[in-house]
Amino acid sequence: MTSSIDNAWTLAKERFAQLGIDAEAAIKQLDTLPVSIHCWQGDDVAGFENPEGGLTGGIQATGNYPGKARNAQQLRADLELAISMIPGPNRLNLHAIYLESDNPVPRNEIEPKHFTGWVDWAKKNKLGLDFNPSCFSHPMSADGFTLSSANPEIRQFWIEHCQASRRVSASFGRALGTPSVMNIWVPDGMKDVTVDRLAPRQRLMSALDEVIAEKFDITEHIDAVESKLFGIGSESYTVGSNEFYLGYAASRGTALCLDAGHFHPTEVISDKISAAMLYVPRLLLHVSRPVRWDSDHVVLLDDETQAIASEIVRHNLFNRVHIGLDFFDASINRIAAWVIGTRNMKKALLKALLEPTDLLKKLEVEGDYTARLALLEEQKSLPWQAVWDMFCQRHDVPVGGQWLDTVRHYETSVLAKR
Ligand SMILES: C[C@H](O)[C@H](O)[C@@H](O)C(=O)CO
Ligand SMILES: [Mn+2]
Repeated sequence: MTSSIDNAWTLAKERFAQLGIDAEAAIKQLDTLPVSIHCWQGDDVAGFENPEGGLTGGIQATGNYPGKARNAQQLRADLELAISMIPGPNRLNLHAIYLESDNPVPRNEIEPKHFTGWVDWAKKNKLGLDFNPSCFSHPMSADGFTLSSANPEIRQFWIEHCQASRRVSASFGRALGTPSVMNIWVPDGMKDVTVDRLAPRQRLMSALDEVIAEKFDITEHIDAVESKLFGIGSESYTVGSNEFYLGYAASRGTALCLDAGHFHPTEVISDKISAAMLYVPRLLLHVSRPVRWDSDHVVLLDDETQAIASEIVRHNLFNRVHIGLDFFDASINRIAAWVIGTRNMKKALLKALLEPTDLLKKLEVEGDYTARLALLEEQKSLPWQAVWDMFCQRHDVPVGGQWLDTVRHYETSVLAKR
């Protein structure tokens, strides 16, 4: 007996075919696009190094929803549940503070052995791993500077942490057969009027050069650098600004990380993709949702998420853009946050894959902007959701909002007892 999902899929396929779009091919393509799910949504960026310590570095998770993960077992269990409700390929993005060790490990001495629990789990769950040095929430970052610090001891400590992190990252790539993208973000900046804006940038540049000096094969490890406009406590000046890192990535051949919350509120990263791609080999995206500031709200299926996905698809950037998520909302169920945000990213990619891009580009070149706008608007109400449901069904994950019942059950049976 055919279900309503099968029936809707058949009709949707026909409808898209009338526009010259192969819905089956769109699903196949979506199956090649992993989204890197960030571990830190699960515990408000606390990590296991010093979970009771405060979150510093000018970022903040607000809210106090019960049941956050307090150890690696809990975080992995929560992630497994989330992933069971997200169709298609995924990766996991880890921060260094999520290491596992019976004894305290100084950040500049982290090793692959501190992450074997994650690698084994990733293998079991068929996930690639990505990585991040954690240059915040630490006494050595207390004065607001890390790699750009004027204090050579502090600078050296963070250089060593980032170097050690690259070895961990490369070990992930070797173990899992897929390169780990390692993103360097440092919170360095000043609260108030800054007199010498150059010297910290010079120090950051040479510190990064020391960090990336050791060579790793691109099949194991990819370096990325993440810019930011401002943070809490660094409102006037961030050392690692967009111009700084665009120049750094272009001149050193690293990936450039564009975080949707790291620009002026009216700036969008979707418009930066095609510009930056001309100069850097790869991009890492931190898809997020800034609400008035870099608030890291859960990703919606909104215009900007759609525009980001459309840029990747329209320009065939599948092999040069790594899609990661970066939000942390502690005011709602954390597992639901992962599921909502990741499904939305994938829905946006699917919608982009179902677009008659060639036709739209032709209309644009011909100057028929009326037809371009008409078609762009009409396609918003094409039955993409029936294609999404089929994608979910094939991956044996809930279609529609039924997944929330599973989260609610887990909330009472597991999270409430933590
Ligand atoms: C925890 C993350 O690495 C962090 O959010 C960073 O990527 C960032 O965006 C800081 O604002
Ligand atoms: Mn980010």
